[in-house]
Amino acid sequence: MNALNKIREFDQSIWLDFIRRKILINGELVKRIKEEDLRGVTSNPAIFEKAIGGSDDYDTTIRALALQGKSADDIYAELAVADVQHACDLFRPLYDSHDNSGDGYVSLEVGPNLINDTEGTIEEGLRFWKAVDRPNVMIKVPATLEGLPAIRKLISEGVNVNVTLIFGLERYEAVAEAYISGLEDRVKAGGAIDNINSVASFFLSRIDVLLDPVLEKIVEEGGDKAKIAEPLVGEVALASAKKAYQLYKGIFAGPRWEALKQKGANTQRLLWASTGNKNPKYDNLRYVDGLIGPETVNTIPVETLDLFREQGKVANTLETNLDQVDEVLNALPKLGIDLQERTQFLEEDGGQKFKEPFAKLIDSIEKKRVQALDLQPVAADMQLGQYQQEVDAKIEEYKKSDFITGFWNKQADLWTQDAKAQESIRSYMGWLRVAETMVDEVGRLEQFAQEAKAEGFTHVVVMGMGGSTMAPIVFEKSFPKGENGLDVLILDTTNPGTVQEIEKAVPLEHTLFIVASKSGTTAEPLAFGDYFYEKVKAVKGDKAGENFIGITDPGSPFIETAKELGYRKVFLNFPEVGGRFSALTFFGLVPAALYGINVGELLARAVIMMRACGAYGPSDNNPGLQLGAALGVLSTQGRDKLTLVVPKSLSDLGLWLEQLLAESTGKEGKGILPVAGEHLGKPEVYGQDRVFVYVGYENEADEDNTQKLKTLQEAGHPVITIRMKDALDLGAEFFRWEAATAIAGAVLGINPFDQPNVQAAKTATDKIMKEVAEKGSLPEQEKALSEGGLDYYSSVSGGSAQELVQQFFAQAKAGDYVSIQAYLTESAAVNEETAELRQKIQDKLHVATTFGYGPRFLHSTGQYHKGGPNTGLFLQLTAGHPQDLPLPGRSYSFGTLQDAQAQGDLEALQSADRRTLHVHLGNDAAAGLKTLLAAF
Ligand SMILES: O=C(CO)[C@@H](O)[C@H](O)[C@H](O)[C@H](O)COP(=O)(O)O
Ligand SMILES: O=C[C@H](O)COP(=O)(O)O
Repeated sequence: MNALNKIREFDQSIWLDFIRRKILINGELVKRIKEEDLRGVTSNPAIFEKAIGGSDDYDTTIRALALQGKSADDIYAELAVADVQHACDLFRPLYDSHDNSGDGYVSLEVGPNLINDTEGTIEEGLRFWKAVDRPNVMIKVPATLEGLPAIRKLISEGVNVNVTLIFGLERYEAVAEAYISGLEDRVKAGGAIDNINSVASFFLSRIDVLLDPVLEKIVEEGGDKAKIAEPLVGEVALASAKKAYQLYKGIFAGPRWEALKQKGANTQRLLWASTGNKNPKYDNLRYVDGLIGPETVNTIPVETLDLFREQGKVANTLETNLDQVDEVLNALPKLGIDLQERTQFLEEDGGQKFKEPFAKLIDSIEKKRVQALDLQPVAADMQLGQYQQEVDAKIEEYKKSDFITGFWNKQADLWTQDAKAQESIRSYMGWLRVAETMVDEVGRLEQFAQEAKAEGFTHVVVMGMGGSTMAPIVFEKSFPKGENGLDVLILDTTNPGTVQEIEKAVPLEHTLFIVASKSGTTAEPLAFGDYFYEKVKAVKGDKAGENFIGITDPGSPFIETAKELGYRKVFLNFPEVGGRFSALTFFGLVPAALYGINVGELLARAVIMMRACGAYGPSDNNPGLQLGAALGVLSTQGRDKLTLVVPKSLSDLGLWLEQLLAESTGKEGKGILPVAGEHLGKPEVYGQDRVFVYVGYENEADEDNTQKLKTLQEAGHPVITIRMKDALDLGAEFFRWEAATAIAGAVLGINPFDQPNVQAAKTATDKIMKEVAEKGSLPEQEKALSEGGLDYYSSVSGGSAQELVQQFFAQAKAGDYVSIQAYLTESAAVNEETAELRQKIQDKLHVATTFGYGPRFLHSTGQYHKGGPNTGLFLQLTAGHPQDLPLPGRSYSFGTLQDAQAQGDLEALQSADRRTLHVHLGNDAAAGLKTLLAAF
């Protein structure tokens, strides 16, 4: 037990007189709370100057806020509020505990320029109170004459107040009076007072710093006065504090106070502030050791706190030598020292001591703000050839009609005239500004990641479908693991082979599992969660929940499940942000932070793009409008296959883009088909339905692709090139593509935020699973042919596998596409064989090919397959599950679920009159694929 733990026995609370984002994130504050019994935090403008002005911890946030058009003052307030909120949250368990003894508070001071402004103080106090929005924040108000009515008013409004800059006893009494009157006002108005807390911050070292030289001078001068002065040196502050404590005991007793106490009022405890010693002649712990007593707080700077932990002497000192207290205070007038006058000086000087660093801080923020405003996103190079004119005309039309203002105002008639669809559009446009909201969460996300690492987690498995996992897939593939990051794996398939691979790849005990589901009802993530919970339970028993977190929407039924299972945490996402638009929400950013990516910078880049896209007023070159208008117009002109070309380092970006584009636009027989993963060929292998988009890096030449794209452009194909500075620009790209997709949706006249045809496959699957539950097996399908260990199911027929396959593909005509849907264990061999098949199809038929693992693509391109134009030929591939896995609490296995999903989607495709061929490859998918390739 160290001195900090021991002091609790004396009912004194130690608070920390310091705050900085770093200590909130790196676990230092939590460690101090847990191990050193720290019970609160105080901040002031000088502390924030050191934290914000003296470090680059806040730079990305300053940039993001500057780009949002905020002033330096607003930026300061947002940074301070965010840190205070974060610290409040770290103290929340203490604050919520029954024996919190009035602790668990974090203080935020009103601006120093309001020191003599009653109304301004009230207004800012209420504003900060609302902005922090935590019951355990205290608003700090200076104890000036103008501050007193503000204190009374704020207390009467139910605000917790830390009264600061108290130097004298008379003023202390006035402060206590303001508090009590405030409580009485509140009682009169019928408000509750039991939840209000307040402290009176009495400043110590500054008293001695001012008076010691005066006393020492008298001592030097000699004579009678010197004799009086000598014992007073270094004693005035402690004597004042001890006297104040005696006054406190008197004030918070007697009938007036008792009446309030009956109603649950808390006393306004004295808080010792300015407790860092400034005089090298004194013991550095004098303002801590010397003032220990019940119902008091001491807020201590870091160095003094650390010293006290090691060397502090803990005893009740606050009420010792009380007879000397009056002697010291009464002796001062005899020396011609008017303490009240001196403390008035300290008050004014105290104001100045906060105004100066605050001005310096605002100045340094202002410089960073101005610099930020010059930032621009990377421009897309659009070579649209014959389509340029039409695209320009569309942009012009949108400019004239002020489309962008309507867009940012969620004006749903830009997309459709249907009232119901308009309502849905309005309620799913939260993505527009969600990056701004997430800027405030950065500190908390980083702290969470740090905590996970400190607790010994080494791996993370993100489990979910579609929009809930696409961004984490992209992050994991596009970034190296961060210095403090954990290994991240993603599970988004019911394939038992893949589930097993993931299980083998992670140490269960040290793995954090994330169940990510917006709705909280999607079958797959719930199954993954249950499966791995059982596994972890076998290792950790009742503590299994520690290894699980959830990300879901408020109101989702999963919240209750997570609570019951003791999940470590549930991040609540945003109901007004749809899955495929949620890359920059908790769905993308919790895994990103755990992987060690700089999420603050990612968001700052997103905000640069938002600004360019008109979020804060019109912009000349709007990247979202340019890309969206181009994609929309090109699609209406038959160039509806967006062929994505990326360097290897961005190989999975296509998965995210596929979902965004296909699910948003593929409906009502229209849409843009994203084609990812094809190798670039010569112009002659392509039809006239392509638009090529290259997304790569500025400093990565990628000569082969660049050369091929140039040839394609020369041959008349539209080519768009985006070269990012580095992977953090993905933050900006996510936003550019989201805006562009929504705008392309307006050009096409569809609702980009619904997915009406995804449900068809889900419903068919549910029906099949019902049959499985009743009959114990999947319904039989009618086979067209079996050959070489492969089973073929299709409406086309043939005497042999080769004939049947050829008949199927013979249906392809210009403008069609072939979609290969692999309900298989993801593997290099499957990737290679299917890539070869795609190449052959393209070479032979000159149609676009897409590829997706099932059930992943059901939550992505599946919408386009059934809702987009009827131009697809669907080759469904399934295989046996030699090592199937049972699912806890269910009568079926992972394998059966995956087969039912395949069958359900096939039925949905057939109901939409799509051309389908299902090939069951036997137990060895790679070998089966070779046989199929031969047949092709
Ligand atoms: O007022 C409170 C706590 O309520 C403190 O944060 C207070 O501002 C600080 O203790 C002092 O400003 C520190 O003063 P000093 O050590 O610079 O004299
Ligand atoms: O894209 C979304 C997927 O369909 C998964 O939905 P969910 O996040 O509600 O589980």
